[in-house]
Amino acid sequence: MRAESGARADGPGAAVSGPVAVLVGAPGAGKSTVGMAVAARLGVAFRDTDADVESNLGMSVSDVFLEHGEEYFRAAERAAVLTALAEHPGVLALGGGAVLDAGVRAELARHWVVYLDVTASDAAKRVGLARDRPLLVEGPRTRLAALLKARRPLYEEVAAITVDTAALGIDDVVAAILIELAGRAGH
Ligand SMILES: Nc1ncnc2c1ncn2[C@@H]1O[C@H](COP(=O)(O)OP(=O)(O)O)[C@@H](O)[C@H]1O
Ligand SMILES: O=C(O)C1=C[C@@H](OP(=O)(O)O)[C@@H](O)[C@H](O)C1
Ligand SMILES: [Mg+2]
Repeated sequence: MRAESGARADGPGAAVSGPVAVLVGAPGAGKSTVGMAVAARLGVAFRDTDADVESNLGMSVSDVFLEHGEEYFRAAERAAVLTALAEHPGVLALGGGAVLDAGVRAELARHWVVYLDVTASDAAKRVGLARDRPLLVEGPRTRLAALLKARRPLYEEVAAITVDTAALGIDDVVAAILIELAGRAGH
């Protein structure tokens, strides 16, 4: 695990309201699974912006890509992320591509962002056939390698805390995040 200062020197916790922690990282990094577990351990609510987009549009993420295309999905995702950052007090998991939006990245500078780092190879194993991840159906390994190359600088830009998930199981990742979140109270 590696903890590092994020986009702001005074600590993202300067945001007076909003999520306890916001999870970013590539598909398969564990944002949804780990986020839910961290929220349960902290006794706070969990929210996932993919689920918000699905309920806002009344269809699965996969179907949004199929019926309307990626650009439409990104606009819906951006709106869902900005809403959740403003109003959700618990743990928030973003979709892996949310950081592609400069406005989202700027807003994330005010929050406690946890970046779950993952290799393309581990991510490919975790997402399997990726039927519910439309960007990956062409071939998860190739696609994940390309996504990670393009996005790693963006995840690092917004992160206050980075957890390398390579050698960690889900419980270990949850424990690492809880230690970092507890440590921030002293800053
Ligand atoms: N650290 C980990 N080690 C092994 N498997 C993991 C780990 N984190 C998540 N997983 C598994 O990987 C899959 C994808 O996790 P998910 O939370 O959906 O990722 P994301 O939301 O980042 O795309 C799930 O089956 C989950 O149980
Ligand atoms: O990385 C991406 O561009 C995407 C990641 C997915 O979420 P997860 O990262 O939770 O899999 C989902 O938002 C959509 O399929 C697009
Ligand atoms: Mg997810």
